[in-house]
Formats: sequence, C-alpha cells, structure tokens
Amino acid sequence: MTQRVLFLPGDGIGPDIIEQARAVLGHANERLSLGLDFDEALVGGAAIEAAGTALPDDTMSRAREAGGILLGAVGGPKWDHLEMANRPEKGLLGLRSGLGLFANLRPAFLYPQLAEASSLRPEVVSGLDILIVRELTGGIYFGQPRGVETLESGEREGINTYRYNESEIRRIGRVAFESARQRNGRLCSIDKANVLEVTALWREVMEDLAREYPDVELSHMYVDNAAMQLVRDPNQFDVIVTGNMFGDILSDEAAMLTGSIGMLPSAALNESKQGMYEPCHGSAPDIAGQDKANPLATILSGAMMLRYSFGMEGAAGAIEKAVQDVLEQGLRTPDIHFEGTQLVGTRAMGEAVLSALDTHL
Ligand SMILES: NC(=O)c1ccc[n+]([C@@H]2O[C@H](COP(=O)([O-])OP(=O)(O)OC[C@H]3O[C@@H](n4cnc5c(N)ncnc54)[C@H](O)[C@@H]3O)[C@@H](O)[C@H]2O)c1
Ligand SMILES: CC(C)[C@H](C(=O)O)[C@@H](O)C(=O)O
Ligand SMILES: [Mg+2]
Repeated sequence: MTQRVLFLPGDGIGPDIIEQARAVLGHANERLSLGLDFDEALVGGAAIEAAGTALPDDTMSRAREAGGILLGAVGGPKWDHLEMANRPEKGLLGLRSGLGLFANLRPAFLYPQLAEASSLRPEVVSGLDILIVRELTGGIYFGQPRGVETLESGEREGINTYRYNESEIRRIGRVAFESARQRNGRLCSIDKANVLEVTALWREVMEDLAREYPDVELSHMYVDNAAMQLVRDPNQFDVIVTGNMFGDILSDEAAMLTGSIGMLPSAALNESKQGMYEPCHGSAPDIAGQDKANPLATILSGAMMLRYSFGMEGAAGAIEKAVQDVLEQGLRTPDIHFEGTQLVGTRAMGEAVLSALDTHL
C-alpha cells in the first residue's frame, strides 16, 4: 500500500532542513521498499508570497490526503504580523486546528554524546528522557473573543481568552496517561491552578482521570515552579502534560537540556492518529540559507512520522540509530559544537546520517 508523505518546507531554515530529512526518508524508502510517495506544498511566508495566504486551499487539501506531514518551520519578520500568519485559521495554527491535531508529543531526550552541549552540568542532566504532552488546538491560542478593540476613552485594548472545556482536557489527559503507562508510570500535570480558573478545572479533570489509571502516579506542579525544576533537577520528570502556551514555553526550555533547540522533534496527532511532524524550533532567519542549521530535529521528526503514522518501527529506529552514530562520530553543527568535536554544516550532517543509515537497514 502506498503512503503519502507531504513535505511543507516553509520559511527560513525550513527548506534547508527539510531537504536533508527528505533525503534520509527517501533513502530508507528505497532501501526498505516502504511504499512512501512524496508530495510537497507551500505554507507560511512562502505561501503568502506565492498565493497571498499562509495556508492555501491547495495545501490544506493535500494535507488532508496525506498519511503524514513533515513541516520545516514557518514565519519571519516580514510575515509575523498576526493578520497574515498565526491566526487560528491561518498558517501553522490553521493546519493544526483544521486537521484536529490536538496531541503534541515533544520528547526531550539527551543523546549521551551531547551531555557537554547541554545547558546543565552533565551529572544533572545525564539520562534525561522526558516526554512533554502539549495540548495543541485549544487554550489561549484559540480562545474567543480575541482581537484589539478601541475603548470609549480612545485607548486600545488587546484581548485573548484562555479557555478549555472538560472534553478537551480529558482527551489530552488520556494521551498523557496512556503515554505514562507505556513509559515509567509517572505523570506531572503542569498548570497555574492557584490563579487561573481554567487550569483549576484542568487539575480537577486530571484528578478524575487518574482514577481510571491506578498504575500511573499523577502529580501536579505550578508552571512557574516547573520552569525552575526543569533546570534544577530535570530527571524528576517522566511525562509532563500541559496546555498549549505553557507547553510551547516549557518545550523550548527542555530543548536546551538536550543540547539545542535543533535537537527537539515533535509529533502532532489527531483522533485518527493522522499526524504532522515538525522540529520544535522556528525558521531561524538569522542562519537561514547559510548551511548552519541543525537538521537532526527534523530528521528525528521524520522518524516519529514513520513510527506513529505508518507503524514502521524498524525504519524509525534505524534513523534514530543513524543519528546516534553521527553524534558518536563527533560531527556537530554549530549549535551543538564543543571542543574536541568536528564542526559541520547542515548538508554534511544530513549526508552523514544518510550514510550511517545503511548500517542499520
Ligand atoms: N513551528 C514553527 O514553524 C515555528 C516555531 C517557532 C517559531 N517560529 C517562527 O520562527 C521565526 C523565528 O522565531 P524565533 O527567532 O523566536 O525562534 P527560532 O526557533 O526560529 O530561533 C531561535 C534561536 O534558535 C536558533 N535555532 C533555531 N533552530 C535552529 C536549528 N535547527 N539549528 C541551529 N539553531 C537553531 C536560531 O538561530 C535562533 O538563534 C518567527 O517567525 C516565529 O514565529 C515558527
Ligand atoms: C510559531 C508558533 C505558532 C508555534 C507555537 O507557538 O505553537 C511555535 O512556537 C511552536 O512551538 O511550534
Ligand atoms: Mg514554540
């Protein structure tokens, strides 16, 4: 059976890193006869330039047809104005909500070879393996009303609304409890229940769900403390579940524990496990087109796609082992480079993964 993969390179370093991930997936596809069929479409600033909108209908319909989507990154100073880009119905947010991709899995895993690149001391971060489960289609990103209004005084007021209903909380909670069950049985729900009603409800629903998962140990933590605990003693966490905005912020923080934002892959899944996969970082306009971006988060996102959307565990594992090999060889893009390792560019890193892959297929 043929499986359609849609590549959405997007903006900035997006095309640089997607080129490498596409080559790696293409190689695995050929060698293992995976039956993947590749498609590509425009999103973000590239789509605004070509079609006048960040999420053209053509892209959306091809996204609906794809079994898995691999996105590079979107955005840049020219397009970040809210009217153009990150509206609930446009660009990346439009893709996420249009496809119902509510469950965002962001694994922060420290490859032992990168301990010295971590922002934390090796002994504090050694063995790090955390899964952040972020709700992705609700919360303050999507709540209505929103906008900027002019008050009677003539002054303007910006409005966003933080809301979650019980079923939204329950369905992301289930994903998190199930993940914790398959891992080490520990789940920490992160909220601001001492201040925000919506997250007090979040906590109540998580407590309710915990009764169905007696084998999972549920704890709760306020988000400010969690931000601190992540850099004090990150190994206390196994699975974390949290809302859209807290998850966005905490996952960038967790990325630095693994060495770089360029190491953190992600999966965004809907109820039928259709998925969009992307590195957690952005379009990095400061290094775009300079052969400096780390392509590993994107390549690892490709591996997550093979695993979650297509059930191709063998091929996914082989890509992950190939990434481990190139790190073992000492190859490093600038973001994870340290003394005694070999500085390489985006292309050389991608090519090295591709060569290493052969030994695992
Ligand atoms: N999922 C996405 O597409 C996504 C995510 C975050 C930000 N953005 C967008 O990206 C643009 C830039 O945002 P930003 O600067 O806040 O965040 P960013 O993640 O693009 O960059 C932050 C810093 O991390 C570095 N960096 C990011 N990815 C890297 C990689 N793979 N290898 C090496 N270094 C890397 C950048 O060079 C920069 O110094 C904005 O338009 C923003 O809206 C998009
Ligand atoms: C670009 C932006 C809309 C996005 C988010 O906030 O979800 C990004 O930061 C991410 O982490 O994927
Ligand atoms: Mg983010």
